Amino acid sequence: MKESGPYRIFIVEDDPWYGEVLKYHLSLNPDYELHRFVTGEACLNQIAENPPHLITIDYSLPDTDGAQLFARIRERLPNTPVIVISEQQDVETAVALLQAGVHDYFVKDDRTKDLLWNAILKIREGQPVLSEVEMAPDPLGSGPVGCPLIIGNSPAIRKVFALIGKAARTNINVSITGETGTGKELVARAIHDYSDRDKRPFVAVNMAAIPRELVESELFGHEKGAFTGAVSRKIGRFEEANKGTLFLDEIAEMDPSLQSKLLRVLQERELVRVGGSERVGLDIRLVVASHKNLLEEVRQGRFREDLYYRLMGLPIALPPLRDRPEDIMLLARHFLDDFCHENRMTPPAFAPPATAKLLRYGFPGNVRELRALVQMAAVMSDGQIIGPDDLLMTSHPVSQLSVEPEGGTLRQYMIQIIRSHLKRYDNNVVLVAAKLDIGKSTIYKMIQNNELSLI
Ligand SMILES: Nc1ncnc2c1ncn2[C@@H]1O[C@H](COP(=O)(O)OP(=O)(O)OP(=O)(O)O)[C@@H](O)[C@H]1O
Repeated sequence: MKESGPYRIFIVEDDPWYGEVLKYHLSLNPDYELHRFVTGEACLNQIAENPPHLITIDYSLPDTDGAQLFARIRERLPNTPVIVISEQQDVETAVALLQAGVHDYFVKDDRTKDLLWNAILKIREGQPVLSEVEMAPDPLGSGPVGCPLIIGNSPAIRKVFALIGKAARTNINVSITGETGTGKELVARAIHDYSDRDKRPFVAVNMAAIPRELVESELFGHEKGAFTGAVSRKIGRFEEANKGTLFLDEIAEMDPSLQSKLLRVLQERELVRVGGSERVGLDIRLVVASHKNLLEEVRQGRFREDLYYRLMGLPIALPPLRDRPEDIMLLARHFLDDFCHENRMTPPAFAPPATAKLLRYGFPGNVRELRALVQMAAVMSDGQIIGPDDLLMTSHPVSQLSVEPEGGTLRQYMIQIIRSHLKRYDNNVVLVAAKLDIGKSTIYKMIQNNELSLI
């Protein structure tokens, strides 16, 4: 739905003279409908009733500051452009605001009203879908009851939303790739919840978490007496998920012999429980996930190619959080509000240096790590403001790894890189070796030679 009425602009400015100057100047465009507010609260009160197309805010207001007001506006209007106008040039604040998603940051001087005029024209040129984005029924914002909300507004996550919608409308298998904590299970659940299988079970299995000797019976079930300890019949996860969705996480960890069995089950759409002979018909949608590149696993001979093509279906790649910085503060505020609500606390605001610290961080644990950091910060803070010291990061900001030549040998650089990865990935040697495309034994040898130690 596209709006054809006036272009509504909210000006939040407590200085009456400057506010009127801006209002008068912008009113020279007859398309604009202007509303001025002297406090952040007054602006917020009007947002729901009369949503604006654009908001300009003065950084210093009697009841709040630009960063806090912007955060509260974003919660209500995730896409509306906001321009901050400040008395002073403060580079750190400006960078933090821009990274948090503010459209522009102007310092008050003689040119401001013209800069603003041009900025609004540019925004309007590139904003044909504003009302469609905000007013179209958002399948992920107001989904089925109990459906987890996927928060994000970056282009990358919007692509993921579109793919979830496409997957949900059909029965296609889906393969999700992404680093740990990027939301692979959340996406799998969303596909299930938006599909017409939503009244049937969603069953999630992590292949890496089941002891090798139990995997087959866990997946396919067993009959009484099938092996020592099989004292009664057990229904496997495939059967549990019948008519619904089965999510197989860490699929790359699946044993080659089990890969063959899985392929057979998928081809024949039926299974036989371990130790049994009865054929059980299957109607499931399979969603698989891996933090490894499955195609690379195929190339290395660790994953069956024919199974790979069966499972691939619709591939969805979830980008790491550091590659979608627009989502960081949206998620941070969401987790903060959730945590504070659960614990009956008033949510503190993020101070600009804390925002900057979050935006500079590499998030090896992605969204899961962000949530833990924010919850810890809520507890650590003074209850009003979350400062940078309340954010206790466990690894370095991405920019701290220096591989600039400073006289070290190639081997020393290599050790530095491996050390930083071990720290980032919690000493998971297998994962680090896979990430850096080197053998595990290279790392183990370095540890043996005391060139490297686990931290
Ligand atoms: N976009 C998002 N919006 C809201 N919450 C999210 C988002 N992405 C991830 N989360 C939350 O982060 C946590 C980790 O997500 P999830 O378990 O889906 O990740 P994963 O990629 O499957 O992780 P792993 O590979 O370690 O199993 C969950 O609590 C999930 O709800």
